[in-house]
Amino acid sequence: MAAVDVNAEALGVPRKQLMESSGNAVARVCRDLVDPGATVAIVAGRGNNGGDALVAARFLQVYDVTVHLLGRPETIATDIARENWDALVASELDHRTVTDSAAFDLGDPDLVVDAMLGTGVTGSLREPEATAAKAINDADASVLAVDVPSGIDADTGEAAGDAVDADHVVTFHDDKPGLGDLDCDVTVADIGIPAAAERFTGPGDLLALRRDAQSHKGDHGDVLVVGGGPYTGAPALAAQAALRAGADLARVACPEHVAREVQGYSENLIVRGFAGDRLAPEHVPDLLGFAADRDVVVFGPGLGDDDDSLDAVRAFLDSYDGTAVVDADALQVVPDVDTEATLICTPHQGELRQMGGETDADWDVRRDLVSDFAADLGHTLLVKGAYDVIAGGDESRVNRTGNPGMTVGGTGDVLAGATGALAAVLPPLDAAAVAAYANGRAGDLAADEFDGGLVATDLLERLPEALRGVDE
Ligand SMILES: NC(=O)C1=CN([C@@H]2O[C@H](COP(=O)(O)OP(=O)(O)OC[C@H]3O[C@@H](n4cnc5c(N)ncnc54)[C@H](O)[C@@H]3O)[C@@H](O)[C@H]2O)[C@H](O)CC1
Ligand SMILES: [K+]
Repeated sequence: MAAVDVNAEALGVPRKQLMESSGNAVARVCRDLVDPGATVAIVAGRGNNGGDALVAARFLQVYDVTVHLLGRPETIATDIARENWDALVASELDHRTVTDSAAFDLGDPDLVVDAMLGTGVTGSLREPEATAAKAINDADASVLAVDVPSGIDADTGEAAGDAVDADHVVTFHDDKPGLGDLDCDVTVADIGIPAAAERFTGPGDLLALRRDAQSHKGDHGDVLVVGGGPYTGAPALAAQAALRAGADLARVACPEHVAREVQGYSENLIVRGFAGDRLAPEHVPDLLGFAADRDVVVFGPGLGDDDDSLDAVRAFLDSYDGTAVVDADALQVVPDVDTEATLICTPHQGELRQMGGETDADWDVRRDLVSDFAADLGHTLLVKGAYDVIAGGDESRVNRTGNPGMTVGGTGDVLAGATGALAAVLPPLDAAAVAAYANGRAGDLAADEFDGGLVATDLLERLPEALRGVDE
């Protein structure tokens, strides 16, 4: 929900506007429950759940409404809730503040609107919420809860202690999984969040990446890139992208002549050369051993399509059961390989067709086609294009970042490496979606400076900024 909120804001629908819709939705349900002239007590907490009800008060002026704010107005937690409180005070709607639980007086209302706590609840109710919840439950009134009954965890439907016992709940945007287990009517209200906030990747998707301050080296991924042969720059680009996307360690396994070059690109890379001028089946046992201690393997950058190399990829995937990103020429082995591995495949549309998948100029049609093909393969697909389509499991996303300057060589290697790093810390579909978003955003930042003259290494430098999240 937090990610969707941030994406909606980026689309130009700020949270205050959603709060206005939420408050309006609360008022609509009230009108179904009690007739004009009835007495309504609104019990508002200091977060946005309370803010929704402060808005509702403005839509409920046909009733005898009293708003009880739990706490001093200075302690209201968000700007948008405070602005709605200030509007209510300025408009001289009946309001009081509860600073001493013992003095809380709910009165004798026909309807109570419980807006103490919503999705922001942690632990059991503290004061004055605990006393207010008791008063609400003891009152001879119907109780309408805003979003979730206060004290209930929206994900589990369970409470850490006492909670409000609601008769009705009006919840926003989507049903909350725990509500079905409660004995009350649930109304799901559309609050005008654009479908695009969920369909398209956006800055909200980056919230998944917040790091734990207690983390250690290795917690954010040890990524192995297997590639190189006919092309020497590609594996170095992918490995550096993995580091820029947050991996703690990036290793490259490649033919000896490539190894010397890769080391020259960056002293941050750990390079392992193998005999010969390309990957071949005899390298596979050693490679499997090396891959076993890594979090993710990225297969393909610069590998070429020599039969020996493709046989080696096939043999590797036959025995590997970890997570792998498969890119470039290595993609063609995926449809006929029987593997226990979790694969994220990153074809462009030509490579998708070679794999046996279908595509379409309309991205929405393409989304269905790619979803079906991902289901057939049993893997996650990130199909690159002006709109990237990401599909796997029963989910799909579309990414709109990026620009025509990114058709330059090497940007796909950067994307594959970044996907590898993110797959070490996120589920496959999320890793692919965030990587596509950040890679395109890095390209957009580079295009601001270099227009059509941007090169793949420009993306590397801008990946950290492209992955930096916004405040919730
Ligand atoms: N897109 C949407 O769904 C929208 C939802 N909206 C509403 O916003 C709330 C969530 O708001 P948030 O500010 O994040 O949290 P809460 O209001 O639920 O609570 C935060 C507040 O409560 C304090 N607190 C936490 N736990 C306890 C406790 N056990 N006892 C006492 N106090 C507690 C905490 O310190 C904070 O001060 C969502 O449910 C919707 O109703 C918006 O309208 C925007 C759109
Ligand atoms: K509530």
